[in-house]
Amino acid sequence: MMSMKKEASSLSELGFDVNFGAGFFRQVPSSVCDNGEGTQRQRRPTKVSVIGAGDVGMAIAQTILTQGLADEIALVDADAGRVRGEMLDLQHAAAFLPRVRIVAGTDVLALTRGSDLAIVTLPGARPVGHRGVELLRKNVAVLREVVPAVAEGSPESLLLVVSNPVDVLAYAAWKLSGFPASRVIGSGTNLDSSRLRRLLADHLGVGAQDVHAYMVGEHGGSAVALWSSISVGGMPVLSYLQKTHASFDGEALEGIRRAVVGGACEVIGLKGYASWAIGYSVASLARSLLRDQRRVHPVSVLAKGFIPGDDHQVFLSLPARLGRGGVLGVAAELELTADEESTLRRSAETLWEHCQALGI
Ligand SMILES: NC(=O)c1ccc[n+]([C@@H]2O[C@H](COP(=O)([O-])OP(=O)(O)OC[C@H]3O[C@@H](n4cnc5c(N)ncnc54)[C@H](O)[C@@H]3O)[C@@H](O)[C@H]2O)c1
Repeated sequence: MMSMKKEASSLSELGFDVNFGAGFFRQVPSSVCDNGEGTQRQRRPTKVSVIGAGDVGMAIAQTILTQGLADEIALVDADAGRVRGEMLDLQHAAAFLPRVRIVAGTDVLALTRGSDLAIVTLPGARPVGHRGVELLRKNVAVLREVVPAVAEGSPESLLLVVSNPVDVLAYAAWKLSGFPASRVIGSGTNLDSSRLRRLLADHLGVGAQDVHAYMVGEHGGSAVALWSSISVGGMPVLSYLQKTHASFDGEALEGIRRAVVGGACEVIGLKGYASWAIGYSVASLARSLLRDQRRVHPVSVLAKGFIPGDDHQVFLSLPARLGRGGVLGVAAELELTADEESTLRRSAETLWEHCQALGI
């Protein structure tokens, strides 16, 4: 393999003393902030760590960076060369971006220490066929390498899991971190819901931000659309569509649902991976959490007992209120048809079996 020449990424690496830079401006006493010793009180910087700097991790990092949601971004990846390359590539755009400190490397504990939000974008594989549990255990083995280290260095952090299968891995991250469930979130169906909102928005000729629509349940093929609660401008959408389209029946709704849950596969089939939409989706979660927006997002949360008669402790997506403390509340009542309720119960049972098989 060709060895790569490592260039300096800062003037201190070129041998210039960092302290000399501090004298470039004369200090100005401040009536508000000066504590009498010449130093000024400062807002604590917001730190976001992205663990797994692949296609998804980098799309998330760059969206958070451009939206000015963090003062420091730590990129962690097992591939030291690649993650340094990603760091330099973003650092070189400094003149066009908000001021953000970007660090990168392989040491999870050292790099993520003091995070406000740690985002897990490690590779994962969905359980398929008889190798299902074996694949899940492999995914969890990767989490074991990073989650305890994040919890040690950032005991107050929020933990946001994006890796698939996201519901099982959010559960595993909750167990491995020892964090309260309110501080562990899976990205869940936040992106699926955006796909549904876009389809309806295009059809109704409105902006997708004005379509209130939620996909809930397990992220993937069995996610459920909450049809009866979809609205635009306070108007119910389902009854309008049924009135105006002769063929707007259950089959048509299932066709839309399938288009939504199959959306990611099509993107991956065409370009090899999915990145931009999940980047924006996770940045929207980061904004709600770090800026205490208390917005309602369908995300994977601890959903014990939300289906009547169902006491399984699993993570699956429900509309949840997100703020600086993490999950501040979960929708208490959903309007579900009997079919939707039984789909959710089946998902909860499968997820519970998978979580139990992990032995954590
Ligand atoms: N929840 C969603 O809606 C959604 C959407 C898209 C992708 N995803 C998931 O996001 C994850 C990442 O996808 P991707 O396309 O970026 O994958 P990728 O393979 O491009 O990136 C994964 C990165 O993780 C690094 N890595 C592997 N093991 C590591 C370890 N032990 N420590 C540190 N780094 C390690 C790899 O070097 C790689 O750079 C996958 O699990 C994927 O399924 C989820």
